[in-house]
Order: sequence, then structure tokens, then C-alpha cells
Amino acid sequence: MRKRTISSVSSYLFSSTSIPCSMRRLISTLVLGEHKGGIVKPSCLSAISAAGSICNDNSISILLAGSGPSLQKAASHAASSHPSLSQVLVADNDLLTHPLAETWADLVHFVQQKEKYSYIITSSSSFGKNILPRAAALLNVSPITDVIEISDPKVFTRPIYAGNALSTVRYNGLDPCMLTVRATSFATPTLSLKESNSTFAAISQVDLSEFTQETFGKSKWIKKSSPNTERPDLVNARVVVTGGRGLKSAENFKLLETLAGKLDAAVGATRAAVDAGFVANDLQVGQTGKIVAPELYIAFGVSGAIQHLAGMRDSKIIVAINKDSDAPIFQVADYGLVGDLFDVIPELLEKLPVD
Ligand SMILES: Cc1cc2nc3c(=O)[nH]c(=O)nc-3n(C[C@H](O)[C@H](O)[C@H](O)COP(=O)(O)OP(=O)(O)OC[C@H]3O[C@@H](n4cnc5c(N)ncnc54)[C@H](O)[C@@H]3O)c2cc1C
Repeated sequence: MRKRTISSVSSYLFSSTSIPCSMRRLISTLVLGEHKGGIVKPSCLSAISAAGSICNDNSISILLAGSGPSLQKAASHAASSHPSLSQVLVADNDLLTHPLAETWADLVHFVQQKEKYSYIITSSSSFGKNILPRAAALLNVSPITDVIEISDPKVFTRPIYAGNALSTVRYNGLDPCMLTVRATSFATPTLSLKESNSTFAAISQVDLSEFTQETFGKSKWIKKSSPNTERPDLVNARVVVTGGRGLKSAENFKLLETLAGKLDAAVGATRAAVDAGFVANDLQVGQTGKIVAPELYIAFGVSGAIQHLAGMRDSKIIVAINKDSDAPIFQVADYGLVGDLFDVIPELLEKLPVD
């Protein structure tokens, strides 16, 4: 069973107080925000926390793009979601209805030309990793990705070799310094009762009169094809149930779907399960998949290869079910059960209350 290391706990609980005040300077930061259904995603709130840890007396703006009422609703939500935020910039345009990376990168470039931020930060989600490096290329700077700790406004720590080593780097480039940050390393704020009724940031609309298909966005959105699912989003879910090659077939993964339904959980998978065609690759957790850190991570038939652990080892509680008592997953698990998942899952389904 695992023992949490001081470094992983301290990075999890990292807060703005870790940078001495003398090292802080007046800077302006833009956070590129992600939202869905009128709600700003928790990973963005972590990115704002990261911005606040660079300098908490600065000006932090969040850029929300999209179109229509759900964007305006997300702007109101953002304005009251994080005490470190001072401004919500709303980019409302039909070209931005879908998060098309090329167009959004153009938007970041466009806003930066006008506002000259010192930092541009977003979360290390698929969204952030798709857009920020493109925007960095347009701005001719080199981004730093997957930041887990900010110990000085220009010094950043990021995992390398599938999380087996940490690399600390100093940014010596021109402004803006562009970062993607791991949501799991920067806590979202817990608002007091008074704060939860407050508005922290002013909302302003970005003037997009020059933003047209002719000048921005070489790509045009055609359509999205994805299975409709009511399951919580894998990266932001509080509970994740993951299946590995031990599940043996796509049919058997339906057992996990049923279990996930009872636990209001997201379903994840190992690369071996994805490669075997059991599930779609957007469920893959790990070095080349999604990075998750839910409150509860339950792994069925997962061996615990380092590339998989790189995507889930920061989960608060890890439960592993494997028939091999020597499986490496047990070294990181808080609770382990040596057993056959085809016995364990039906038993769990039977014992969990009917929804
Ligand atoms: C560059 C690179 C990047 C990679 N990126 C990723 C990544 O992002 N994510 C990822 O997951 N992997 C990744 N991998 C692959 C990784 O190395 C492993 O091959 C993969 O994670 C193994 O998946 P698995 O645990 O499902 O399969 P296996 O290693 O085959 O393990 C299956 C486990 O199921 C158990 N089992 C079998 N039957 C049962 C049963 N009935 N009941 C209970 N337990 C059972 C077995 O004991 C075994 O431990 C990457 C590899 C490389 C080289």
C-alpha cells in the first residue's frame, strides 16, 4: 500500500503563501477558461489559483469564449467563483461557439496584442493543451506545460518520465509566460457563506468587431460525433471507475458502466483496454491519456504500469481489485482486494443501493 510523500501532499495543498511577498511584483495574468452548460469547469478555478500563487495582489482576468446565453451565464458564474479574479472577459462570437483550437488560439493572440498580459495560464486539460501551445506559437514564445508547483514567479516544476522525476525550470523568455497547470496541484477555493454570495470580478465584453472568418480561424467547425453519455466528465469527476485488460471485452465494460451509474462516477480505461477496442480512447487514463485526481479511484483488472499511474496516482483514495497479489497497482493503492473482478463487480452491484 502506498504512503503519500511530503512532496505530493505539499504540491496538492500548494497555496499562494508559498512565494515570499518580496518576490511578488505587479503583473497581469490572463486565464483561458473552459465552461460547459453555463458553469466554469473546476480545472479553470485551479488555474486561477495557480495565477494567484504567482502574485496575489495582481490583476487576474479570465477569458471565456463562446456564444449565446450559456456563455453569459458562465461569465456570471466565473465572476463569483474565485476571490483572486478581478475581471471576466467575454468573447461572444458565432465563430467561437465550438472550442476549435485554431480559432481560439487566434483569439488568445488577438486579446494579448491588445492587453499585453505578463502571463497566460490554462489547465492541462485536453482543451488547454490543444489551444495554449498554438497561441504560444502565434505569440512566438515557448510554453511550459503540466506545471505542478510554482516556487517563484518564473520557476516552475513539472513531472517528466511519466511522473517518475520532477523537472524544475526557469522561464527566461519574453512576455507572456505561458503555462498549462495540472488542476490536481492547485486547490480550488472553498468559499465562506459570505463569499459565496459575493461577486469578485467585473464582467466586460471583448470587442470582436475585427474577428471574422476571413481574418481569424483557418479552420471551420463542421460537426462533433461522440457517444452521448450522462456520465460525469472524466477529468472533473469525483469518482472514477477504471477497467483494464482484465475486463476482457467491450461487453464486460458494460458492467463498469452500470457500476459507474450507481456511484455517479466517470468510467476510465487503461491503454491496453483502449487498444483492445473495449472502449473509446477518450476514456484512457495515463501518460498519453487523461490526468485525473478524483476523491475515489477504483481500478478493476489494471496491472499498474507506470504510464497508467502517471495519470491517476494523485487520486485521494485508490482502490484496486486484481487477481494477482503481486500486481504493481497494489503499491499505490490505499485499499486492495485480491480477487476476481467478475465476482467482485456483481457483488458490489448487488450490495449498492438501487438508484
Ligand atoms: C509510451 C507509452 C505510453 C503509454 N501510455 C499509457 C497510458 O496513458 N495509459 C495506460 O493505461 N497505459 C499506457 N501505456 C501502456 C502501459 O505500459 C501498460 O501496457 C498498460 O497500462 C497495461 O494496461 P492493463 O493494466 O489494462 O493491462 P495488463 O498489464 O495486461 O494488466 C491486466 C491486469 O488485469 C488483471 N486481471 C486479469 N483478469 C482479472 C480478473 N478476472 N480479475 C481481476 N484482475 C484480473 C491481471 O492480473 C493484470 O494485472 C503506455 C505505454 C507506453 C510505452
